[in-house]
Amino acid sequence: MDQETILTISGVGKSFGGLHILKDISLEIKKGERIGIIGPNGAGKTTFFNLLTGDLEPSHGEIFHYGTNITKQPNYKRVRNGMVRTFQKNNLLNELSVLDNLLLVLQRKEGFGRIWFKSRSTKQYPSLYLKANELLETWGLSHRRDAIVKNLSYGEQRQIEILLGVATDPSILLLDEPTAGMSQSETDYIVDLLYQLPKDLTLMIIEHDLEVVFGLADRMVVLYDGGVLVEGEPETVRKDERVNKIYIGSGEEVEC
Ligand SMILES: Nc1ncnc2c1ncn2[C@@H]1O[C@H](COP(=O)(O)OP(=O)(O)OP(=O)(O)O)[C@@H](O)[C@H]1O
Repeated sequence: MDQETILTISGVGKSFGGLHILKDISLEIKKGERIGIIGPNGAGKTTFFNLLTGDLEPSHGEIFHYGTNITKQPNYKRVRNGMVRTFQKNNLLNELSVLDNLLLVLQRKEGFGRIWFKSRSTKQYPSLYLKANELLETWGLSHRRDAIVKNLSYGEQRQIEILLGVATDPSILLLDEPTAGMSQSETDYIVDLLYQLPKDLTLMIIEHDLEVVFGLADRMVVLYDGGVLVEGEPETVRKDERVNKIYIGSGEEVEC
C-alpha cells in the first residue's frame, strides 16, 4: 500500500532582495519517512526549513500539509497541526527547570495554554506531571528533572530541546543540526534517541555530520545552488559523482 503523503512542496523558492537563495524546490514527503537534508554551507537548508515551518514566506511556490495549502499559514497554526522544529541554537526557557520546560510544552499541547504558567497551578493537573516524568524516564533524563536549564551543558540543552519537540507528539519533526557542537558521547545519545522515535513520526534532518545523517535517513536530499541537486536512497546519493564533487570541493568527502 502507498504511504500517505504528509507534505507536498511544489516549486518553492525564496529570494532576499536580488539574492535567489532557493529557486525551485519540489518534493513529496511520505508519512514516516526519515529525510536527510545536506548541502554546502549557505545552500539554503535552514531557509528551506523556515519556509516549511512558516518562519518565512516563500517568494513563490506552494506547500501542502496533508493536502491543505499552508503556504501562508502562520507558524503557530502549523505547530498546532503537528509540524514541529528544533533550532540550531538553544530555544529553551533558561531560568526554568527541565521539568518546568517540559510541563509548559505539555500544558500547551493538552489545551491548558491559556492558563498563565505557575508550577503550583500545574500541580492541579497531575496527568501533566505523570506524562512529563514518563518522558524524562523514557529518555534517561530523570536525573536532570530539577536542573535549571542554564546550568546544563550545551549538549544536554540540545537533548532537552529535542525531547520537548517529541513531547508534543508531532506528525513531522524538523531537526536543524541536532548534533551541532556536541561531543561524541552527546552525539551518540542524540542518535540513539532519534532511532527510538516512533516509526510513524516523519523526520526531516539537516545535519553536517554525514555519518549521522546517512545512517539515520532513508532518503537524502542534497541542496545546491538553490535547488535539489540529487535525491534518493542514502547509498545511491553517497555514490553520486556530483555530490562527491561538491563535498570534495568543500574539503569533505562523502564517505560513511
Ligand atoms: N533573512 C535573510 N536575509 C538575507 N539573506 C539571508 C537571510 N537568511 C539567510 N540568508 C542567506 O541565505 C543563504 C542561505 O542561508 P541558510 O542559513 O539557509 O543556509 P544553510 O544551508 O542552512 O547554511 P549552513 O549550513 O551554514 O547553516 C546564506 O547566504 C544566508 O546569508
